Amino acid sequence: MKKIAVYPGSFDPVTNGHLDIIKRASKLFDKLIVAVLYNPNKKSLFTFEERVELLKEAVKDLDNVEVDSFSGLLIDYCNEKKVNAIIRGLRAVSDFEYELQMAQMNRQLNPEIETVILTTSTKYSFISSSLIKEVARFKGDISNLVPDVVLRKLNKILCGGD
Ligand SMILES: O=C(O)c1ccc2[nH]nc(Br)c2c1
Repeated sequence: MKKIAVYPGSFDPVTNGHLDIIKRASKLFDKLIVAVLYNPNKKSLFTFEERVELLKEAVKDLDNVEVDSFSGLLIDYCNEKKVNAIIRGLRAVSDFEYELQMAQMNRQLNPEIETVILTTSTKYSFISSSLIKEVARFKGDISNLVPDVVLRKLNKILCGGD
């Protein structure tokens, strides 16, 4: 029986921290679905379509990883895709309380689906999508913190560069 996990998020944009979790999870499961949350009410720098395309490019060399999207309750998406686990990343202790609350609620909604929390490499523990965007807005060097495809897109959006 193939074991399938889903790694949900807004990925606005995908960072090297996200990719660290994706690579770790892809070694633990037969298939990993990276699921982009579609939430038109949430203001984002990258469009939903851009976020999906950036992820597809970032994970293209990972054979058992696919990119999808969902809206509404994550657990409903999990039931529909028949996944066995939800993957979440932990960068620092500050992530723990929220992730624990979400894990307990998802267990309440479907006890058959486990939440698997993976810790990021310490070199990514300070990275968040919002901080990346903030630093990039002021032309700070984030080249080691995001996939090349994201760096190029950020330059294009923020500096009008090619
Ligand atoms: O980029 C973010 O906002 C964000 C949030 C929460 C997160 N947990 N693990 C990772 Br990697 C991570 C990234």
